[in-house]
Order: sequence, then C-alpha cells, then structure tokens
Amino acid sequence: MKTKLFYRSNRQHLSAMFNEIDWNNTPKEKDEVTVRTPVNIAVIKYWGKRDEKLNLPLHSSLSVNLSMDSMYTETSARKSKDTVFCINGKIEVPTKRFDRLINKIRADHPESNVDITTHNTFPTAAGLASSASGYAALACALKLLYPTSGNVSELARLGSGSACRSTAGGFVLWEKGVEEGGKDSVSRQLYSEDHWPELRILVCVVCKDEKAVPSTAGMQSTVQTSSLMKHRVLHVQQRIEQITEAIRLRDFPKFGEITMRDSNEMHAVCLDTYPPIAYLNDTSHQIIRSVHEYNSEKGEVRAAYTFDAGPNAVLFCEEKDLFEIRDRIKSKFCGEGGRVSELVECKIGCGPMLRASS
Ligand SMILES: Nc1ncnc2c1ncn2[C@@H]1O[C@H](COP(=O)(O)OP(=O)(O)OP(=O)(O)O)[C@@H](O)[C@H]1O
Ligand SMILES: C[C@@](O)(CCOP(=O)(O)OP(=O)(O)O)CC(=O)O
Repeated sequence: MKTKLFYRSNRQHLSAMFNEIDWNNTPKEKDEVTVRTPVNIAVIKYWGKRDEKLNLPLHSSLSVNLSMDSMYTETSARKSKDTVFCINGKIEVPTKRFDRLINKIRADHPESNVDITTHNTFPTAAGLASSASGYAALACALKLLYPTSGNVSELARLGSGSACRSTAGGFVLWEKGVEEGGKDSVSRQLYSEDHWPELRILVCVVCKDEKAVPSTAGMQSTVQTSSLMKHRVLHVQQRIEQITEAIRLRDFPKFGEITMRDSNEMHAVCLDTYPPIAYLNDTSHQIIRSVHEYNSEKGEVRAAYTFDAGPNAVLFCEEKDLFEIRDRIKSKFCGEGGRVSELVECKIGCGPMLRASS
C-alpha cells in the first residue's frame, strides 16, 4: 500500500513554477499555456439537473478544493491548425462535452483550433472528480488562449457541472441560478484556502476502476424516478446556509455532521432511483461505521466522510486528530490484503494555476 503524505501548502510548493490565475486582472492573450487545476470535493453534493445541455443544476452545491501536492490535472494547450486532444497519453476523439467548450470559444473566435495534452495525477472516471479538475483545466486554458467575455466557471460548467467549482480556490459555492441561459449559474469563492488552515482531507482509494454508472446518467435517472429527490431539492439551500456558517466559525463538529448527512442523503437518493444505483461497496460502509465509532468514542464529531459517485471515501478532520484517524484507517483497511489501496493526505487548496513561463 502506498501512503502519500504531504504537509507543505500547495501555494508554497508550486510558487516557483506556477502562479494562481487572477481573472479579475484579465490575463493577456497567449499562444501556449500550461495550467494546473485542483480536484474539488463537494460537501453539499450536486445531483440532478434542470438543463442537461448547459449542466444547470436543480440546486446549489458547495465544495472544497484539495491542495495540489499530489492530486491535480495538468493541461497544456497551444493554438494550432487542427484540434487534437491527448488525455493521459492517448489521442482521443474530442467528446461532445469538449465540443461544447470549444464551440463556445468559436462563437467569438471562429477559426480557433487547439492542440491539447492533459493528464490527471490520479485515476480518471473513478469517482475522484477527474471531470471536475479536467474540464476546469480545459476552460482555463481555452480562456487564456482565446479571451472571451463571461465567467470562466460558466465555460467549465459546460464540460461538467462540478468543474465550475474547480475554477476558484478554497471553499466554493456554485449557485444554481435561475436564468434559462445559465449566466447566473456560476461558482464563487466563499473563503480562501487560508481560512481554516487546520482542516485536513484524507482520500481513501478503495477502487480505481471506472464506475459502472457515470454521474451524468445516474443523476438523469434519479431526476426521472426518485421521489426522495423532490424532498432533497426542498431543503438543500437551508443546509448550504448552515454549513457556510459552520465554515465561517470553523466549527468542525457542525461542518462534519452536515457533510456526512449530505453524502448519506445523496446516496439514499441514488438507492431510491429506479432501478437503484449503488455506488458504495462493503468497504465504504465499513469506513462509515468506523468514523461513527471514532466519533462516539470522542463524544463529538471529530472525523467526517463524504462519497462521490463511487466507493472511495474522502475523510475530513482537523490536524490534531489526523494521526489517530490515519492510523485507525491504516490498521483496519490497509496493509496485506487491505481494501484501501492508497491514502492521499491534503490540505485545502487554492484555485487554478498558470505555469510562469507560459
Ligand atoms: N484531464 C481531463 N481533461 C479533459 N477531460 C477529462 C479529463 N479527465 C477526465 N475527463 C473527462 O471526464 C470523464 C470522467 O467523468 P466522470 O464524471 O465519469 O468521472 P469522475 O469525474 O472521475 O467522477 P465523479 O464526478 O463522480 O467524482 C472522462 O471520461 C473524460 O471524458
Ligand atoms: C457525485 C458528484 O461528484 C457528482 C458530480 O457530477 P458531474 O459534475 O461529474 O456531472 P456532470 O455535470 O453530468 O458532468 C457530486 C458533486 O461533485 O457535487
């Protein structure tokens, strides 16, 4: 079992080579760029769309970025005669989602073509938010090569809804918006990555396989068939307000409880879908039990879990409890025949970065 441990802040780590992109100070048009974008993990999940072409959600969601010490997407793009897309070392036919982004750029720059090379430093399409960091990187790169009006998060959202949350740093809110065209369905930073320096994230990789039901298809089926989803839509906004306050106060027990409740609800809604969608496996359920056992021993919430559309657990805690929690996960789930193959430890991370030489 590989255990990756990083303690340096990603800003210090990357500052020699990369600078955070300041979209307020419109960057100059470039011919070639390399960007790095973070993975974001939702603590209030996005699950369900009101518009499938524009990826407009039924409700708002809230996420944190992981520091880019070990998990991130790196995308290099340059203006070229033809459009070429190379992902994780393989040239691929651009997907419909990719076309949505490039077509949006071509509305302002009709002749634009790009040669793109991208890779993720972690498993792709395995419920670890590769589409989020991947499309955020693509949107940033395209916008730097071909400046357009509009928000970068709007462009990223066309690729994958959750990608819009990887275009800002720290704690990020994606507001659902009400406009038909989605102009107001954009993300914004609530608090920077420096707001809660003690917060730690432990990604427990349970399975690196591509998931059987992609998020897009899963949420489509949920919206069509789940009655529990109707209930979820009614109270998510209140939960967002409560967790925003918990983040403002750096109140871990409250933050952790809301995070776990929201993950549980999203997966309950998936099971209420017909036919049901089960993203969690036995190991996921054992990790859930282990976190609740730990919290009841401590008499308060000191660890929290959340799961995207897959069995991989993402745990939150504060620095003071990290060693104990990590040791517990290691002794129960890692080692010979262990069910957690990798542990990746992160802090809260900043937003997209641009290679200094670009
Ligand atoms: N670096 C990248 N650049 C462009 N597109 C990417 C990149 N990485 C992943 N993608 C796209 O995202 C798809 C995977 O999205 P999917 O939602 O199925 O998985 P995930 O994002 O890993 O999981 P989840 O959203 O549940 O956390 C890939 O098949 C690919 O089309
Ligand atoms: C479970 C989730 O990770 C679902 C993410 O869904 P996607 O953003 O991948 O879906 P599309 O918009 O169809 O591309 C929860 C979340 O990140 O909020």
